[in-house]
Amino acid sequence: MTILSKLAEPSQVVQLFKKLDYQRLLKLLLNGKTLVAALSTYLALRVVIATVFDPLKRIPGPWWGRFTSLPFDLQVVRGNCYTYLGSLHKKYGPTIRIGPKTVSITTMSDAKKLLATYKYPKSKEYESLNFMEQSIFTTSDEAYNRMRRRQVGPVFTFTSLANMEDQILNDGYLALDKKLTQLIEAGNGKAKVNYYKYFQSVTTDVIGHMIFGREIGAVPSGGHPLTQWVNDSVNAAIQTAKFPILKPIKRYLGLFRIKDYKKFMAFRDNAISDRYAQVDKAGRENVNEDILQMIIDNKESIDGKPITRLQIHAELGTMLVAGIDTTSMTMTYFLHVCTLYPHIYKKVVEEIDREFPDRTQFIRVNEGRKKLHYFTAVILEAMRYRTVVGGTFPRDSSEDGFQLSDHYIPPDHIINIFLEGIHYDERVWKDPHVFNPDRYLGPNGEEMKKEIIAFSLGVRICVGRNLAWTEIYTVLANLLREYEFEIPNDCKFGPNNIDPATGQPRMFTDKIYVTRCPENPDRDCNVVFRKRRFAKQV
Ligand code: HEM
Repeated sequence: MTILSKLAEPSQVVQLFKKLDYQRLLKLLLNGKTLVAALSTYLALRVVIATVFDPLKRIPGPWWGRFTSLPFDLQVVRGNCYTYLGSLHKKYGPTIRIGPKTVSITTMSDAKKLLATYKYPKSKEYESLNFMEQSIFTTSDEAYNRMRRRQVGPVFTFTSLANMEDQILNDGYLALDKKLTQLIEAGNGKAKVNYYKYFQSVTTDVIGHMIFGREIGAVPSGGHPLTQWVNDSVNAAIQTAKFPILKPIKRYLGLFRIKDYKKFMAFRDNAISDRYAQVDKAGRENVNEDILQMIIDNKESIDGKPITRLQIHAELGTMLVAGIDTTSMTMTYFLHVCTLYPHIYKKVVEEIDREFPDRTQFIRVNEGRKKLHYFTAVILEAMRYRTVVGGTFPRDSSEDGFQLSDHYIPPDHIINIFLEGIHYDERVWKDPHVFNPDRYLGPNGEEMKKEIIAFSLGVRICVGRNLAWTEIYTVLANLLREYEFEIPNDCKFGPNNIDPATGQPRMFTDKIYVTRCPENPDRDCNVVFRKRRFAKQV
């Protein structure tokens, strides 16, 4: 009471502070005993909270999960989150705790419920992937996402893609065919090619042309910096999302090449300016119906205002991120498994030759989907075996909380959907570590296909999945019909390099940020291509 009454007078407060012996106070605070006592009290309190009041206390997981998510975050930043999470789930089960307010799940029925509606939105973590503004992919806002899906969705229907299939064939398979022919001629009948890089170029050219309405030319030139700019921007975003403190210094840590980012911005900016100029000059009706134009037209808006330039940037950046490495990595794993399992490679080629013997006609997506059952099974199994989009898919448990099949998650917690864990769940998949396309061809085949969620599910399912399938069929099926390939002699990974833990050939090592990528692409992703010889040329 006396102190309070003294403090009521401001001049006396000043006096009081003047009288304080700061040196003594500091000494006292820094005194080893005081520090230890404070730390112990803090830890004791955390332990009490974690054991008594913690709503996630019954969920199994590593001990640190009750206090911090740092060990997991560090693995994410190192690109190891899939391997690490896989080992944690193996040890602790299908629902595990990996942070004070975060769990990770591998049960398909739970994932389906979470993904089915907008009730459990994408967590705020997605915002770290914003290209300055939210986009169709990063937004957690239902109205915004619905609007953008309505806007770009029509481009990605199979009907619309059928009208663009010639362009996709030209930018994809035909460009690759031309390049490979040149390389093989220069190499006297064979060419050592980095397939990872060429598939990246193919998908850069296809999506680039669809977005910007003009050719990018990555395949003919043996690459385009756009691919690298996209990768660098995304990897830096993931790293600084986990450790925002790094944001201001990320470029000094080598996480981020600011020059590349500026070039990526300038590339999009020029494309947008060129388009506005083109519309002014030629009139809207004389301009392409490509993705850029659909976004610019933006016939609806949630705030009643025209779309801003930054919003256009955000959508273009997102489309490039979503459309390049996802599909190219799927193709990369397909080709990789063909090199590891020669009997599977042989069967795929036999099916293509049998179903499409007329080599004057290109294999197109609709016919491919109908006729190439084994090929499709190999692609699906590759998607299961190496899930290309990652890390995990964090969803908010909503203000009502979420009932998992084994635990209740209270409101405002994060539920990470671990896609690859779902694809390796032993309750669903027999011998998940065995690469076995036949799973999709037997009596349960159709059911097993539904267990693959490489494109996610529900309201936020991949918008570009039909485009991905179009590229996969037209590029890979035509490629395997015309060319044969084998691994070079110095290749580290082949049919005879067996992993004793699984009894299967070892796959090349990879990293995962937003998408997966080979750890040593220059060393591990080469094959020698040759033109196939046919007894009777058609
Ligand atoms: C094999 C190739 C592909 C795979 C495996 C794949 C996978 C996925 C997955 C798993 C998601 C959900 C991500 C999440 O919820 O965090 C997604 C979303 C998305 N994908 Fe794909 N994708 C592929 C190709 C493409 C292509 C070619 C495009 C074209 C631009 C594309 C555009 C998108 C977009 C815009 C979203 C966000 C949808 C939304 O949030 O409403 N994807 N994709």
